[in-house]
Amino acid sequence: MLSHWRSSSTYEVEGLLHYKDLIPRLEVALGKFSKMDSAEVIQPVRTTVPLQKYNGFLGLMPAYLVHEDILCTKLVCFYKRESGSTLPSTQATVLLFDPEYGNVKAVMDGEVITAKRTAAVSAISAKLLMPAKSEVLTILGAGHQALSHYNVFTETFSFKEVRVWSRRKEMAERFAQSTQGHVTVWESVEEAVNGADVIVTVTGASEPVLFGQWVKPGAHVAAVGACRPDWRELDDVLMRQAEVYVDSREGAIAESGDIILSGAKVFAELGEVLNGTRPALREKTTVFKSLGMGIQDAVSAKLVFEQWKSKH
Ligand SMILES: NC(=O)C1=CN([C@@H]2O[C@H](COP(=O)(O)OP(=O)(O)OC[C@H]3O[C@@H](n4cnc5c(N)ncnc54)[C@H](O)[C@@H]3O)[C@@H](O)[C@H]2O)C=CC1
Ligand SMILES: O=C(O)C1=NCCCC1
Repeated sequence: MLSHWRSSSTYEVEGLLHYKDLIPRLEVALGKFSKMDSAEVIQPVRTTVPLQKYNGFLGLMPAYLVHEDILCTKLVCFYKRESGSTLPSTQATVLLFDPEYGNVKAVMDGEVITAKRTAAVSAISAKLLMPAKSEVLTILGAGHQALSHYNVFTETFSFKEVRVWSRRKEMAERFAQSTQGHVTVWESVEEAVNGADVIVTVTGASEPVLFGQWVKPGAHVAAVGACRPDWRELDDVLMRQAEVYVDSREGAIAESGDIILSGAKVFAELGEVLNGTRPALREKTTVFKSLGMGIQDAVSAKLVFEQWKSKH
């Protein structure tokens, strides 16, 4: 279907996947997942193949949504890059199958899907959990996820102020210049998150960058990085003082260093909140720990395929 020439396919997927279509489908899929009914959704925890030599891993992320008949897998390589490296940290390909015959219907670039579906799920977490009157958004990190999060958060909500911090100030400045709206650049995480209502952590860190003592009580943190059992973005204080929400309990307990190493308890999956079986504790400090799920790629791939077919 899509060209294997990466830059061309990235561009093509970008034009076919829109947050307004994606968010409602992700909400339905997350709700179904949390019913834990294998007649509805089958999604094993991601298989990871460590690439220690290169400071990364290969992740295999299959999923089957039974009623929608979407069979999909993503293959993703993620690397921790040195500061100043120009190599990509994430490369991904998504395969969409015909579930009846087993043939591959589409091979798609997975970078845009990964960026957009991850940001869309963080926006769902914020919709459910951020303080009712949220004015200040802080983004920690200035890479691909930072940009997709900026785009969906400013498209979905009306923040009065958007701040960015990155470990290299020039990257934060470049990020601020690349956005449509006004973004202020901050020198330290402590200053950047001071008074923030919503904090998005999208760094490649493996040690904590965000500390609980800096976070305003009642704030919502969407924590997207640190996807290995020994990697951290948030410190123990924040993990223990916050109510912790996840995309998948099973995934979080297997993969999240922030949860495993802090000993924090998971309060709920987002899907449980969407289903009304667990409450959204909006008035408390909340952390949404995102690991990423195959079902999120599957609904995104289906949307891309539908859009592509409608044009060909
Ligand atoms: N939860 C999920 O579903 C997904 C999570 N991710 C995670 O999101 C994070 C960001 O991904 P991308 O934006 O694609 O990466 P990127 O490489 O485009 O950007 C990473 C950003 O983090 C900063 N950074 C790297 N190492 C750091 C450190 N030690 N301390 C502070 N900042 C550091 C970089 O300077 C850059 O601003 C990664 O940790 C990745 O594993 C990525 C895809 C999906
Ligand atoms: O869900 C994903 O896709 C990823 N999660 C963690 C980092 C690599 C990609």
